[in-house]
Amino acid sequence: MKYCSTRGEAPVLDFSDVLLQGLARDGGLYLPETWPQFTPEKIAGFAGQPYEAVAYEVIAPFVGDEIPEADLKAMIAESYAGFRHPAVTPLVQTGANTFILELFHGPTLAFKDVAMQLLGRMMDYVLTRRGLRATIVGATSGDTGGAAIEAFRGRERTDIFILFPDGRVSNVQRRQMTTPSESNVHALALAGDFDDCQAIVKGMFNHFSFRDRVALSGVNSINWARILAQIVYYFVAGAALGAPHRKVSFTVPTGNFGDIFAGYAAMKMGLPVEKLVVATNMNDILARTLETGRYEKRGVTATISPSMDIQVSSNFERLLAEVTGRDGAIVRQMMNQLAQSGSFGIAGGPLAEMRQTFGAGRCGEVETSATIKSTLDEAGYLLDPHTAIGVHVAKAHDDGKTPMVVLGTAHPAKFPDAVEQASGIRPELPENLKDMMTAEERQQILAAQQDVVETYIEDHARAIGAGV
Ligand SMILES: Cc1ncc(COP(=O)(O)O)c(C=O)c1O
Ligand SMILES: N[C@@H](CCOP(=O)(O)O)C(=O)O
Repeated sequence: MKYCSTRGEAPVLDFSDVLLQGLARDGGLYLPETWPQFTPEKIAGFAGQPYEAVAYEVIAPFVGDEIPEADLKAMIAESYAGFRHPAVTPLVQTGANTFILELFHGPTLAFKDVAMQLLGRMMDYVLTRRGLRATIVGATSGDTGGAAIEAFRGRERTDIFILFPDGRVSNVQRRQMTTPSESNVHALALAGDFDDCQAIVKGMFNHFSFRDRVALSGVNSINWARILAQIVYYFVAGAALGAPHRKVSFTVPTGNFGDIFAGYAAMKMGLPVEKLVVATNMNDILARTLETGRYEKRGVTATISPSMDIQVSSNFERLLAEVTGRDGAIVRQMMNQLAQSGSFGIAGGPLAEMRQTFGAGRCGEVETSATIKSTLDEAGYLLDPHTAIGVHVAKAHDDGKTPMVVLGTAHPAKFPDAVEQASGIRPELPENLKDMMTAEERQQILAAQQDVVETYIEDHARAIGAGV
């Protein structure tokens, strides 16, 4: 499988290079040249299979011969062995037609673990084979950071630098980043919001002399391998609910558009999907775009679902590439307009194509809390605020016949204050994570400036002179 950039001007790469590159050198995001096609029989055969078996079937065509079958299977098995549920991503029915796909049974209690556990192993594997080191950077609004640090802590071939908005993540999220004591872990608290952190990460990738000197690699969902590992659970859930013989809808609490883009990829590969519903909090750029055809940046508002406090949604660029027929010139033009004026328009066929597949809705703070309370009262199920946004938005898109799967993106114990305030119940962390709440913290507070972050990384990265 070959990969090309959404902006059409970066080198075409194989899987291993896409894995190590993060952002393409033209500023775009890598996409597979074609979508592997699964027959209805193959999809039907996923029902009842162990998660790891489906994961191998879904992931292998994207990896090609870059990683031998036995090694890939071993990495997949190791990645999910530590999850707290034998099904890895179980489905729980919470209403006549509504199911929560619980994605939070990994080590940091967020859906990010599903991809990050595999990404950490695959990067280590490729770096070891090549005898190289890499400097990993990532921006987080709360969950990516903890999951990435958990996946890379103590790894010999990588140093990891995570940029997070100071004071805008939950205590549990912050401690997941600041308490690991391994010397290759660097938690950088920036005075800004998530969009500032993400812009600095992208800025570092576009600063080629720095990028090459420190051998920069990315673990945000700009990295195709993140999306790839997330495609798996759409097939798992779809097959469990009767696909390919009946369609399934998914509502996805959305910020950077990575998780829902994985659903789009599953659909492109043959999974019969009725609707993919984007659920946003008050930072509703994606809901507005689908309504108006105008992608328009506004300031980020802090909410009780902090991981979704995002305005510039990286993976939307992958969808733009798809609906414009992979026309890099059009995507470049839209991204230039966004950089210059803070907005761009989508019209005609591309907008119609988006609307045919995607629905959208937003959920305010009051509704988020009310949904936590009502779901507890009616279904006996305690939601985290992000999943609650999905449940609220899903109601407006439930046709009563098509199974509606809401992606359960985080465990309620990551957001105990918001959940307690809404429900009266303070969710407890699993036993093995409790020590973290009293462990010593280690973080670096930095100005939200690219040059300041680059200097810090140059002073601490071991990949200088030994990297990819
Ligand atoms: C708990 C939670 N829900 C939803 C999202 C949104 O996912 P995505 O950025 O892939 O759209 C995030 C962060 O990405 C998250 O951490
Ligand atoms: N919500 C995310 C933001 C980063 O998203 P990513 O999927 O691109 O890594 C977070 O929790 O950090």
